[in-house]
Amino acid sequence: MALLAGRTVLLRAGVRLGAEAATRGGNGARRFASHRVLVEPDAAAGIATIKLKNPPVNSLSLEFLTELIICLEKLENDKTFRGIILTSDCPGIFSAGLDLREMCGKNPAHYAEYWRAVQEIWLKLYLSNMVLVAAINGASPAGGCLMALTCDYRVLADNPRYRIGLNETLLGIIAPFWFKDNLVNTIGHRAADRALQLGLLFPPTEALQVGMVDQVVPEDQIHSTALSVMSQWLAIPDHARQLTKSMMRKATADHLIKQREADIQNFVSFISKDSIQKSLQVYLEKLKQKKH
Ligand SMILES: CC/C=C\CC/C=C/CC(=O)SCCNC(=O)CCNC(=O)[C@H](O)C(C)(C)COP(=O)(O)OP(=O)(O)OC[C@H]1O[C@@H](n2cnc3c(N)ncnc32)[C@H](O)[C@@H]1OP(=O)(O)O
Repeated sequence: MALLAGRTVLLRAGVRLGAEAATRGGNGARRFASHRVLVEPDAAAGIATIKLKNPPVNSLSLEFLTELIICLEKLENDKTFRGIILTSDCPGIFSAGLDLREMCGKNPAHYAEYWRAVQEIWLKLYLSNMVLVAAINGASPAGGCLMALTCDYRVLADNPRYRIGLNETLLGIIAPFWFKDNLVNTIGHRAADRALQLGLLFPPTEALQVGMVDQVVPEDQIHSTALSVMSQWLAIPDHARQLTKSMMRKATADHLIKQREADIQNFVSFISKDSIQKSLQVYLEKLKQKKH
């Protein structure tokens, strides 16, 4: 995949991205943004804040994932940056998780392409050499929770509506083994067993208790807290922290890397089942009707 600044690029995945915009931020650093991924760089501090902007709920569509993957590749290859703060530009929502419309009524080739992108974003985030701090400023179910779980530290805004968890079973679907591995590594086996089977979405106090997040802070302090956590982590020499991170995470990532194709095939055959399609459609319909 190649990114040509200021031009429209056609990606291997067949997704056409719009021109990349570049402006100067307040500190003179170059601010760049794709349609849905805003990047606010602080070059002096070596930190980039990524703001997810795919309204209304930051659902992870194929195009959105592709933009995010490109953005992460760019930052990873830019020696200016040592840390990323991952947050949302959509009020009250961190991310609604995978875009259900990508998993409903499409063909097997589409499901395979979509799932490869989901795997890719997880691997990119989970194995990033940079320090990743999630500033979770909204609801964070399923794939939204997974993105937060890839980070090195999670700060959640204190609002009872901002629930976080892997709720796949509530949709009649199953969290893949690598979602499970990431959760087990974060909250331990017993808590993950219960959370996954029941599809628990934890409000802030419970999320903190179970270890799903590291800190809960008033909403107006979320960014300043993320910045202060970041400066603690960046005080550690990069090579020592990176090798330690790799030591802690490699086996979990390799578990997926070694069976990526089988995992894609498994997803495609599971999601293509009539019964699963029906469950997802009913769930989407319920979401839509909630307002009326
Ligand atoms: C073998 C492995 C097999 C399978 C593994 C597959 C793994 C999947 C992991 C996932 O991530 S599945 C996605 C799970 N996500 C959810 O369950 C979240 C569903 N959404 C919500 O609970 C709520 O929308 C919210 C709490 C995030 C936000 O609530 P609110 O602010 O009240 O917004 P609305 O509910 O009114 O939603 C606005 C709009 O957005 C649509 N929408 C919401 N979530 C999704 C989504 N994940 N994908 C696509 N679209 C979504 C919703 O239908 C509304 O659409 P309208 O057209 O009615 O405006």
